[in-house]
Amino acid sequence: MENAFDLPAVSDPMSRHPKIPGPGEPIRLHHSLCYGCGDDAPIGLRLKVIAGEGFTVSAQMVVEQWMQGGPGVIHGGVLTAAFDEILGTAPLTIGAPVVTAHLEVDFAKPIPLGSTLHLDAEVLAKERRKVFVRASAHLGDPENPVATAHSIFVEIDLKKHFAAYRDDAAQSRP
Ligand SMILES: CCCCC/C=C\C/C=C\C/C=C\C/C=C\CCCC(=O)SCCNC(=O)CCNC(=O)[C@H](O)C(C)(C)COP(=O)(O)OP(=O)(O)OC[C@H]1O[C@@H](n2cnc3c(N)ncnc32)[C@H](O)[C@@H]1OP(=O)(O)O
Repeated sequence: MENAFDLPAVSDPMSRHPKIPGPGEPIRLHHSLCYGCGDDAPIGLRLKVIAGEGFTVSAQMVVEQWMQGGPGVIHGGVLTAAFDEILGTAPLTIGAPVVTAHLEVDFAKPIPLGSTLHLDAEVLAKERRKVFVRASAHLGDPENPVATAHSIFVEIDLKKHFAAYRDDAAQSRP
């Protein structure tokens, strides 16, 4: 298993998928019970990911009290989950359904409760099934990121990958 974000020198050709919504339009949920984006998830971030230009997407998230780690600031795992969601959605701009294989997060500054976190992600390259995606988070000033993330997602056959688990999707609902 590889474990580093190592951008390929040359990317496979990438083009914007014709069915991806236009810039400013929301990207459809991939699963209504998803912790990251699902409207029906009992607990979750409920991120609404918006398509941008090219291979970019964005989202905003208000940091609520239940997302707390250290007193008064976001939990690192919650921020990582938000990154995972937006990073994992970006490959849809090139038509690639993916799962997370590798995710690195750099936490630059504390993120206070009550802040509005602006998340931006961009597909940088594709190599065979691997999709290389970068993201950053800021609190209103894009030149002043509070965290960044680099990730490798791997393209999957959706039906095959989840075939063994799909029937359990709603079983753990309270
Ligand atoms: C559970 C949430 C599911 C969400 C996704 C649902 C639907 C997706 C549809 C649309 C997406 C839309 C929105 C998505 C939004 C959020 C996304 C959240 C995503 C998650 O939260 S998802 C949960 C966590 N995630 C997993 O549950 C994955 C567990 N894992 C595996 O299922 C396998 O491990 C897999 C499939 C990754 C690979 O397995 P495999 O057998 O198919 O392929 P193989 O091993 O041959 O790797 C092929 C090439 O990837 C390279 N490679 C592999 N692993 C690497 C690593 N760690 N680092 C660097 N490179 C790596 C190899 O080196 C080779 O590279 P090369 O071509 O160079 O040889």
